[in-house]
Amino acid sequence: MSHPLAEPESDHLAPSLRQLNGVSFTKGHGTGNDFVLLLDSGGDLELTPAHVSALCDRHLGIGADGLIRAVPSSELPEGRELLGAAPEAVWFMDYRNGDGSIAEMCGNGVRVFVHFLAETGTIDLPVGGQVVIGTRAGVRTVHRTETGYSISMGPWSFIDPEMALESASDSLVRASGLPEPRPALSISMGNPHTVVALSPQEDLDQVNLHEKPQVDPVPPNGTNVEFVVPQEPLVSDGIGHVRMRVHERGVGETMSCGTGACAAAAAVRVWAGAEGADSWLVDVPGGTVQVDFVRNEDGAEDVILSGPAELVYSGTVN
Ligand SMILES: N[C@@H](CCC[C@H](N)C(=O)O)C(=O)O
Repeated sequence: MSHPLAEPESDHLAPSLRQLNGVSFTKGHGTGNDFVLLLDSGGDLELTPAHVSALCDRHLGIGADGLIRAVPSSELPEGRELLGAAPEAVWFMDYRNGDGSIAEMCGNGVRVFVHFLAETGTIDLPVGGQVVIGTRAGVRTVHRTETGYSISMGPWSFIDPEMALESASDSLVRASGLPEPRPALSISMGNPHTVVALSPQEDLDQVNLHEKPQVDPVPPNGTNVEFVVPQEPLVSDGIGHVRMRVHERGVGETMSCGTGACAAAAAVRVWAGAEGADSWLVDVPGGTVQVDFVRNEDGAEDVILSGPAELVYSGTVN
């Protein structure tokens, strides 16, 4: 008779993961925001939310903040919609949060996705080159640099422009560890963000992000919540500098959020008024990303996000 611990009687993850038996994956991260990457050249993988959360489970699966399926744009409706105007967007980033929900955009994910395509030889992308990819928030152009990748993220916008322009805040955020509710500003980077500023004297680590911050009113599609502390001086040699922690929609606290860093820099720039710079360094628990603002021909401000991307290991689901 075998020992009861050697052969577990129940394996509650088996039904969902068994369908992915034999699927190859790579694990990667951008400033600690980590992803399971799957290459689906034929568009054959049918991923349910249960598959995604099982793979992203840190105790029972591979473990990651989110999952990225690299799939030809021609293989999914959202991708086909983009191809008419941008036939060069051959590859599509199908991004899912760790809880299985779908998000429109992931800034760190774009860098890691493109690095994965380049390092697996799926695309040819030397340092200095650029590639156009499809995402649910539209087409994005990504440049490979000596140290990582720079993404043209498109323009940022206020989620509630009327409130934002009237009072530079549109909501209140309550978080465990913060003595009172704080005013906040909600910004879209394709996906929603709500940014809360703490004063330079406050300790960013006092905020307990094991609990989900409460936003009132919450933007229509939910939100990611960023807490920022201005560095002193806020702007030096034309470069702004903040520290940020984030609680992501569909994930929880992560070590970094690229779109969150863009939203945080945009909000601090609004609050800083004339003091605001066009280039920002955003320190997150997993490193630093750079955010630049460039005025486009429509008068809106495009955001460029730059940072590193790493692939850590590859394996097979079995
Ligand atoms: N970590 C990402 C954002 C991922 C999506 C987010 N959780 C959402 O639901 O909008 C980034 O680097 O931008």
